[in-house]
Amino acid sequence: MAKILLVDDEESIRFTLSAFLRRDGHVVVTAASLDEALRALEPANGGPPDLVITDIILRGENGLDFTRLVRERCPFVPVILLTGRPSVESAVRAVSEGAEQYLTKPVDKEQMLQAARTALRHKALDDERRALVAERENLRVHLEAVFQAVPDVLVTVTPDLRIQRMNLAARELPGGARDARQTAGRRFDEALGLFAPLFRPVLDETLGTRRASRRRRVSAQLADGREQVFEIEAAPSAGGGGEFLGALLVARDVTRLAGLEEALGHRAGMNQIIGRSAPMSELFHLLDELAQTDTTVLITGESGTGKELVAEALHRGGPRALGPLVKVNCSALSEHLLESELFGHVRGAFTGAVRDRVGRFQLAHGGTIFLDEIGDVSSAVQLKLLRVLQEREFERVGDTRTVKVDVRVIAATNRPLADLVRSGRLREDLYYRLRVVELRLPALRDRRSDIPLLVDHFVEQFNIHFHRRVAGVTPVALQALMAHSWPGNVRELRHALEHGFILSRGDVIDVDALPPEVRAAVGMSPTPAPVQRSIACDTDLQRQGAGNAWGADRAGDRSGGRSMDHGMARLPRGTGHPVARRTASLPARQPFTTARSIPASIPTACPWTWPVPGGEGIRHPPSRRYRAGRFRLSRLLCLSCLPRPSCQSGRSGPSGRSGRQARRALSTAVGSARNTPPTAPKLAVACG
Ligand SMILES: Nc1ncnc2c1ncn2[C@@H]1O[C@H](COP(=O)(O)OP(=O)(O)OP(=O)(O)O)[C@@H](O)[C@H]1O
Repeated sequence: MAKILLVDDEESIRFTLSAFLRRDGHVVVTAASLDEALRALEPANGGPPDLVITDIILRGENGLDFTRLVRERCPFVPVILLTGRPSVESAVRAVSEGAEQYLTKPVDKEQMLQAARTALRHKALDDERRALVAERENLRVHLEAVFQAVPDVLVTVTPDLRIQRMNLAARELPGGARDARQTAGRRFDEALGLFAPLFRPVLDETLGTRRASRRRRVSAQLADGREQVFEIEAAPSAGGGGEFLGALLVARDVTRLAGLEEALGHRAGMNQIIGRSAPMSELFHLLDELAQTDTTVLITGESGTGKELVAEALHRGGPRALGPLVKVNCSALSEHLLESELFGHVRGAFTGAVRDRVGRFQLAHGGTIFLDEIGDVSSAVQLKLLRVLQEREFERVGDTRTVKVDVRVIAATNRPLADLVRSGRLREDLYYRLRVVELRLPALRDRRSDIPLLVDHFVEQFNIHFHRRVAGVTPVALQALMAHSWPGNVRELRHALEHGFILSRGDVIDVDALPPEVRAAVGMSPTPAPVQRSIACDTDLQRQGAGNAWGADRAGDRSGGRSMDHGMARLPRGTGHPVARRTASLPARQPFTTARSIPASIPTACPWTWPVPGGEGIRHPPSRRYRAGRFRLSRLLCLSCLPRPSCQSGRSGPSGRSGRQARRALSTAVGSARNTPPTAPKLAVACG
């Protein structure tokens, strides 16, 4: 339904035509003169109609003049002109005034309706087009505002690197073009000034590949000496039909973030390396310098001195920190596997190469590769390594195409590489390429003053790991730790403290919880006498259970210790069993068995200690913690001290029915873990 203004000085025509139009569903407003017609256009009278139909000759007035007025006041309203006296002049004027149609009277119904419908359809299409244009313009204005307001540098360029648009942030870059009117059409290099060469690589990548570029971090030194760091990337820009129009560059200022990251990364890397002794201070100083460079570094030192830790610090403390750090243990793989691991291979390169594989060097692109045990590589791999170190390029196994990489190489060894060179097992040229800078890590025995610091560090780590609150080690334990020669260096010290955590239940680790070889350093026997309470318990047990398997075992135990192995399981050493791994540093004949779960009915705390052939006095942990399921494994539990009616020490576990139930339940758990009868085991390691 449309609103139509019909202007004619003849009433009969107004009546007839408005009847046709109303019957066609329209609202018709009529006017007999130009004055009336102009009033009808006013907003107070409902505003402009959708269509005006007017006679040309209106008693001294002219419908053509009215047409002009309509076009001026409401330019989107179509006008149909009617005339009883058609002439070429009036028709020409009708067209020039912008009339939609020119009809000669008499006008029949169909002719009138057809003309009105056509004019209204054109108007509807025109309205729609204008709405779309307005919407697009709104969007453009909105986007322009966003484009200008974004704090990131935004620049769009044509495929031949001419500026299309630059936002405010881009125009504010030092040395760049500031005036928006001067930037369009200018060459990118001129418009971006100092920053052009910095930003170009991502644009070149996108313009070359027509794909989004990789995100990169670049930095520029400003005239005032400050460094400005950007994260840059580019994406292709396309027209409405998908045609390639050029690229959009986005450069985000991350100077502050980079500063924070650097400080954090540096701290994270360095903070993990503990030491205050002179050789360590010197090392930290060198690390500071080397982290900022791309120099190949060879880290040497005995096993366990922290070579891997130092490699991590070099990576984290430098500009490659955001890139990958890829570690390869070169001694862990055979020659062929190592070659394919390092450089990758293509499908069919050798039997079993069923698909292409990317090597570690490629994975480390943009970051660092750490080649541990570098002294153990074959001559074929040495040759390839030499080329990567010299040219930063290689071919995958079975491929002829050259792969280029941007990788920092850090290598480590605990073998004397110079000897390997002399004996011909290591290429001399490779040796010198690897040893651009050598970092020699001191053995722990050469920096004993760091031991207390390291002890505190590991105690802190294990407190978190084991959910404990151990305050430290006793003076005697520290004395032993300081006196030991540490052939396994810091790794061995770490293991010794883990051993101490496992074997002690109190708030401090005493010397008797340390491994035998450490205890021996202070003249303590590696297999000390059982502690007093254990003997009491032992006697008690013997008295109680002469006739059962427990009593029999204990009797044998007192006579020499070895017989205590009877009825006890051994840890599956060297296997992948978690208990074996975690207690690997315990004496070889330490009797343990494993229980997958500890029944809820075992006593909440057991004060007993128990002698074992290794000489450890093993104290029970509060079993509440088992129930909470927080212990992962390696809690030692003495089955002998499970609930029983009484004990000579006067500290007995729960007795009666609940005690018997608890004992049976735990024995069953242990027994089923060992696949032996439930009465057999004496000690259990609980794996939660
Ligand atoms: N200075 C140190 N501060 C703290 N922890 C250290 C330090 N040095 C070594 N460690 C710890 O000792 C253990 C062994 O370190 P790492 O693996 O880095 O030694 P490595 O010299 O690479 O040994 P290997 O030659 O056997 O590969 C790790 O748990 C490491 O965290």
